[in-house]
Amino acid sequence: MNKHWLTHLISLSVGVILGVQMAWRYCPYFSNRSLLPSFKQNVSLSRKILLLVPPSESSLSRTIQNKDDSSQVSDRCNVTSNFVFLKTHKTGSSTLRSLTCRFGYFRNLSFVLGAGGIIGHLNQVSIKFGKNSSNILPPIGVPRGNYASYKNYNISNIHLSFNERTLKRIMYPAADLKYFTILREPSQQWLSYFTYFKKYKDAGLKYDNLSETILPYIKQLPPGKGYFNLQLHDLGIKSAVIYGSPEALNEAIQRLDKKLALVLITEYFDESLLLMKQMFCWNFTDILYVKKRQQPSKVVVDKATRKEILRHSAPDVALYNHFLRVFWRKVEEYGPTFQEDLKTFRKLLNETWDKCIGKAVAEKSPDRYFYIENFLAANSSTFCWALVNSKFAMDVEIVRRQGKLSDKRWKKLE
Ligand SMILES: Nc1ncnc2c1ncn2[C@@H]1O[C@H](COP(=O)(O)OS(=O)(=O)O)[C@@H](OP(=O)(O)O)[C@H]1O
Repeated sequence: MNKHWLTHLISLSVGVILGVQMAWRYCPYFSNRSLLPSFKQNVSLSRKILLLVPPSESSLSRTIQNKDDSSQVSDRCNVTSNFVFLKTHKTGSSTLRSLTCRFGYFRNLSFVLGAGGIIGHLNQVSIKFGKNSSNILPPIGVPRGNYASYKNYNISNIHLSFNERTLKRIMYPAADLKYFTILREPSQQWLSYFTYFKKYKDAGLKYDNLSETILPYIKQLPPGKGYFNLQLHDLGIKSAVIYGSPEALNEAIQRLDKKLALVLITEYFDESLLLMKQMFCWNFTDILYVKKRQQPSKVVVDKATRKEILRHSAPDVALYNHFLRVFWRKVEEYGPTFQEDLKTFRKLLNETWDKCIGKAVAEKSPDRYFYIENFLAANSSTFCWALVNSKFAMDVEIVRRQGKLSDKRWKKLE
C-alpha cells in the first residue's frame, strides 16, 4: 500500500470515529441518557412517549462510552438495567428506591409491583402466582390476568421476602442481573423504626420523653422481642438463624455476601451511590436523589441507651460490620478519582436541589406517618418531577402503565 492510500485510510477512519461519537452524544436514538438533564417536556407529554413493550436486554445493555458526565473519561462498561433492590426498613431505602424507579420509568422498564395496597408496595409479602392467580401486577404490555406472561420484569425494588427461586422465575434472565441492598448503623435504624412507625405506643411510652424511657423499656425485653434485627429479617434470614448459633449466622452473612453485588451504607449514602454508579455503569444523573421519609425531628439517646439497643441488635451489628468492611474495600478498589468524583456529585446534588425543589414541609403522609415532603419548583422539568417524586407522583405513573387504572386509595394521592 503506498503512502497516499495510507493517509486516505487514516482520515477516513478518524471521520467515522468522530461521526459515531457525535451521533452518540447528540442523537436521542443512540442515547436517551444525554437528554435527561435537559428534559423540558411536561408530564402529560412524558406519558405519551411510553412504549408498551418491555425492551430487550440487548437494546439496554450495550457497551457505551460514559461521556455524558464531564468528569468521566471513556469508561467502557455495560449499563445494568436488570436488578433486584432488596428494600430494607428505615435505611434510606425509599430514597434509593425512588432513584431506581426514575431509572426504570424513563427507560420503560417493568417493575415487580404488588397488585393490592398502596402504589404497588408488597408489605413484606412473598410473591405468589400460579396458573390462575397472582398478587403482582403484569409487566408493561401484558394484560392483567395473562399470568403465563408475568415474567421478564426488569426491576424489583419493593419490600418483599427474599425468595431467590421465585425472583429468578419472574425477572428478565439477564446474565448480569444484580442484587443489592442498603444497611444502616443498627441503633439509628432501630430508633428510626421505633419512632416512625410509632411502635413506642405499643410499648406504652410517650414520644415526648422517649430519650429517658427507652432504656428501662428495652432492658427488660427478652431476646427476639422489640423490633430488633429487622435488617436481617428484610434480607430473608429466618429468626431461628438470627437468634441461633453465631456460626449459622455467620454462614448466612457469607451467603448474602456471595449473592449481593453491592451493599450500600446509609451513613455513606453519596459514597455508596458512587460505587453503584461505577458498578452499574450509570451516570451522575442516574444517581441524583432527594431525601425521602426524613423525620422532621429525631429522638436523641445517651450512650447507655445506644449500647443497650446495640446489645439487642447484635446479629444486625454483625451484618452491618461485615458489609461496612466490604464497603471500604470497594471504595479502595474504586480508583484514585473517588474524592474528586464525590465532590463533583455533591456539587451536582446542590445544583439540582436549587433547580428542582420549591419548598419542603413536614406533613403527614397518606399512609399516616410523619416525614418531610419536598415539592416541585414551578416550571421545572420532567426530570425534576421524577426526581422530587412528590406524593409518589412517579410511582403512580409506573403503577398505571402496568395496568392498574383505578384504585380508590392511591387515587387519593394524585
Ligand atoms: N440520603 C440519605 N442519607 C441518610 N439518611 C437518609 C437518606 N435518605 C433517607 N434517609 C433516612 O432514612 C430513613 C428512612 O428510611 P426508609 O426510606 O428506608 O424508610 S421506609 O422503610 O421506606 O419507611 C429516615 O431516617 P430518620 O429520619 O432517622 O427516621 C431518613 O431520614
